[in-house]
Amino acid sequence: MSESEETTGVDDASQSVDGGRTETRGETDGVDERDETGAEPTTTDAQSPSTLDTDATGSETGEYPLRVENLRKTFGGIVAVDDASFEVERGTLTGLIGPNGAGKSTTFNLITGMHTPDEGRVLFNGEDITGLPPHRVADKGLVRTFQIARELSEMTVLENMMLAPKHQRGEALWRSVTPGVRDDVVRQEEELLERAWEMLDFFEIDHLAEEYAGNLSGGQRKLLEMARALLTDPDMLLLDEPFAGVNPSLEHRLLEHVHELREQGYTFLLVEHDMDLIMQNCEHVIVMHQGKVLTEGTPSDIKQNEQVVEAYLGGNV
Ligand SMILES: Nc1ncnc2c1ncn2[C@@H]1O[C@H](COP(=O)(O)OP(=O)(O)OP(=O)(O)O)[C@@H](O)[C@H]1O
Repeated sequence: MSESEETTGVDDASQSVDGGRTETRGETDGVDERDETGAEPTTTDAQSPSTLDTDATGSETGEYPLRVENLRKTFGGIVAVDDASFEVERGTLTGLIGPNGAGKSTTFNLITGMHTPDEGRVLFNGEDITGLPPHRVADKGLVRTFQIARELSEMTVLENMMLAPKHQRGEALWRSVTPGVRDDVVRQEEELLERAWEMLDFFEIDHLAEEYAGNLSGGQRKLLEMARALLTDPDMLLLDEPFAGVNPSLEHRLLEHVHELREQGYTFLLVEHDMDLIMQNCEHVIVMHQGKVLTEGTPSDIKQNEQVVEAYLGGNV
């Protein structure tokens, strides 16, 4: 994936771990159409009875900040996501797994606004965010990590950090002649710089601050991507294969940071191909297959689920 669009988000925290919500979902059909990168909001009013919550204050939804309801996305004749529904519990590290082509990345893209669903909706902290463009989704505190774009490789690590929350009161105001506003902007920049150093320190890459991002190892880049995402002060992070190409010792460090952040109350949804990693680190696992949510539960539930084994072996489920 690419590009970076992140902003200040909501800071909220409360923990509750443990899953145990195991269920197998059935099939539904929807409209089969194309369309792709539309940025316009597509809000569907249909609500499934079990997830009627939507209190904009989030009071009814604190336990499950993210709810995905009956999402469907087609590309031409290909049904990438087919009536997918699930929830992510606050303060958990939840894994989204499935064989190649199961619809995981498309689901991520639907949640974060990179794609607009044909049907269904996405609720975050009780608010319907379906079809919002990525920067607006990030504004709500739901942030995904982005690979460092090629053009940013020629900037230093610290410069990359300073670019992260770009929707702050800033550019338009720079030209303002109002002294009070200018002071405000300068203060924001100082605070941002301080926080950038804190994050670099947290991820133990502060010694690389002046290094060009392009010179970092794969693992160091992943640390920088995570640090950048956190600089926007999100409520929940979506990680798409954060450990791909990372050597074992950096992977271990990155995982330690993720667990530490989870203990602080951050919520994570993680797509990862390494099954052992998912099973050892996630409290809850959602399995997709052929665009649908096949099942979900604790790692031990999932390990014992024959449908999951069959899906991975390419059998019929
Ligand atoms: N932009 C697109 N245009 C056409 N088809 C697409 C597009 N994006 C995804 N697909 C198709 O949708 C299906 C689901 O793809 P998706 O990438 O979401 O699966 P995935 O579970 O992330 O797979 P992988 O683990 O291999 O990355 C696949 O058949 C894929 O070829």
